[in-house]
Amino acid sequence: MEYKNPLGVDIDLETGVIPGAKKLVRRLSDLKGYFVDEKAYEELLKENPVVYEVYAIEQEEKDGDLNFATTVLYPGKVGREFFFTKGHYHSKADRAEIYYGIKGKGGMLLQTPEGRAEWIEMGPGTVVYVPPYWAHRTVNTGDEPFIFLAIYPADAGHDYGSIAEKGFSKLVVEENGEVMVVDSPKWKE
Ligand SMILES: O=C(CO)[C@@H](O)[C@H](O)[C@H](O)COP(=O)(O)O
Ligand SMILES: [Fe+2]
Repeated sequence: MEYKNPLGVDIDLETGVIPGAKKLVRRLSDLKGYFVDEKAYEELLKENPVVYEVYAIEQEEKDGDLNFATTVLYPGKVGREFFFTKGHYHSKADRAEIYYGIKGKGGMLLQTPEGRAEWIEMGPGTVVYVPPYWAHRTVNTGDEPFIFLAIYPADAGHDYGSIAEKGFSKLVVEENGEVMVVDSPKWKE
């Protein structure tokens, strides 16, 4: 039997960086078609800000193993919509996931394939259980980076297709200085 080596790493709790992790950067241009206000999107695209970064330690896609990753989701808005991650189902749709809030303020939008949505607020110390079959997207509703850890099966994979096409049934927006979860005009069954 070949055994893998155990590993311990210290997440920088201020920046979210995991030493030795693979870094992925998502800019606004990677999120074309995701925000409802297309005019506001085109305007902000001139700056093309970084929306989020992911630091991942991933294993081979094998049943039984685990990956983990931090996400640093920057504050900002496109029109009234707060910055968010793309959001996805897992390619193996029955794979669950755990998120743990590290820094900043935000939340998770979850959705079943039928469009039943849930919003869970997150801050430092919040644990969110993402059950099998639920799409999930995080949203930064604060004014500093929202940083969290995700732990997920190594064979879960990411299925971005249906969210890229239809989005979530709810949007997280600012209305009169308040965070509101409202129906998405783009959602169709
Ligand atoms: O849920 C997971 C892994 O299953 C997170 O590590 C996200 O991958 C990350 O927060 C970026 O979000 P997406 O761009 O992948 O939706
Ligand atoms: Fe996930």
